[in-house]
Amino acid sequence: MPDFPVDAETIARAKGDVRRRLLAARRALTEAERAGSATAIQACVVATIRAAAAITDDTSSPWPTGPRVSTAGQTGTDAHRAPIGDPPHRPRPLVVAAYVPMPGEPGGTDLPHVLRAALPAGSRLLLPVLLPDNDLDWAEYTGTVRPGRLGLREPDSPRLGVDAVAAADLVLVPALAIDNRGIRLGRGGGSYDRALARLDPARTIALLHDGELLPEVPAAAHDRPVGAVVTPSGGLRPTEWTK
Ligand SMILES: Nc1nc2c(c(=O)[nH]1)N(C=O)[C@@H](CNc1ccc(C(=O)N[C@@H](CCC(=O)O)C(=O)O)cc1)CN2
Ligand SMILES: Nc1ncnc2c1ncn2[C@@H]1O[C@H](COP(=O)(O)OP(=O)(O)OP(=O)(O)O)[C@@H](O)[C@H]1O
Repeated sequence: MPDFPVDAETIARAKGDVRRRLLAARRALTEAERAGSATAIQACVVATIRAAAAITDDTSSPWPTGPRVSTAGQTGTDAHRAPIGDPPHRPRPLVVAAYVPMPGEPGGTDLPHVLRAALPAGSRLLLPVLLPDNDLDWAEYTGTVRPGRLGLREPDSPRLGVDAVAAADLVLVPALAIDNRGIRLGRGGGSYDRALARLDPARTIALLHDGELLPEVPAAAHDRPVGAVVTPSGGLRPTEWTK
């Protein structure tokens, strides 16, 4: 952000200009470029989910072992009764919030399907439902989506409320661009401005095509940073905010 005051109207106009440029660049992507971007982003997101699910601590471990017994110093016939090593790895269930990419958006239109297949048993995948005031409600993805407003596809399962997203371990966020501070440029409805205000920024990851991570985007007072970005060529990278 410039270090002098800029009025809201000037910022909104500057956002509009950058938005138009980025949307035009997305429209110009070929089918092959879109598919290549989606494949790389999905691979990175799936790896990120697997890593998050593998992180357990003693209190949250679902493994029913009881106190660990040290084998050190054991002698004689009891030695073979010692624990047989670490329990097999069991990934922890996660709550992940994502979105249904529209054609040309990063992540590919089958992103929810791919995420659902990658999540450990017992996990939940939440998707946004656009409310009349452009705030976001959330509902669980159970395998189907139906057409919504503005060309969106949305889950048809019961609504969970605008605060349901706060329970998510990871939140994948759509964006037209992100800057080095993590400031996000969206489609202009203010939907994710409101959702991000309910979230721990460290759990938010924006998905971008190459070229959409910019040095700076116009920022207003209500803009909240995301914690990381995924791009096809750069993989997962934290934004400056989390470093
Ligand atoms: N995939 C996806 N879902 C999302 C968002 C998003 O950016 N991407 N949103 C992010 O906040 C919210 C929806 N906000 C939106 C705001 C504007 C347009 C829009 O202008 N769409 C068309 C016009 C379609 C029509 O009018 O029929 C366009 O791109 O031209 C779409 C979604 C919630 N869900
Ligand atoms: N917390 C909020 N409550 C209500 N309106 C908001 C809130 N935050 C932002 N807005 C309004 O939403 C409008 C669009 O904001 P902005 O241009 O930052 O959207 P965006 O982040 O690009 O859009 P989106 O999040 O839908 O992708 C602005 O007029 C802004 O005042």
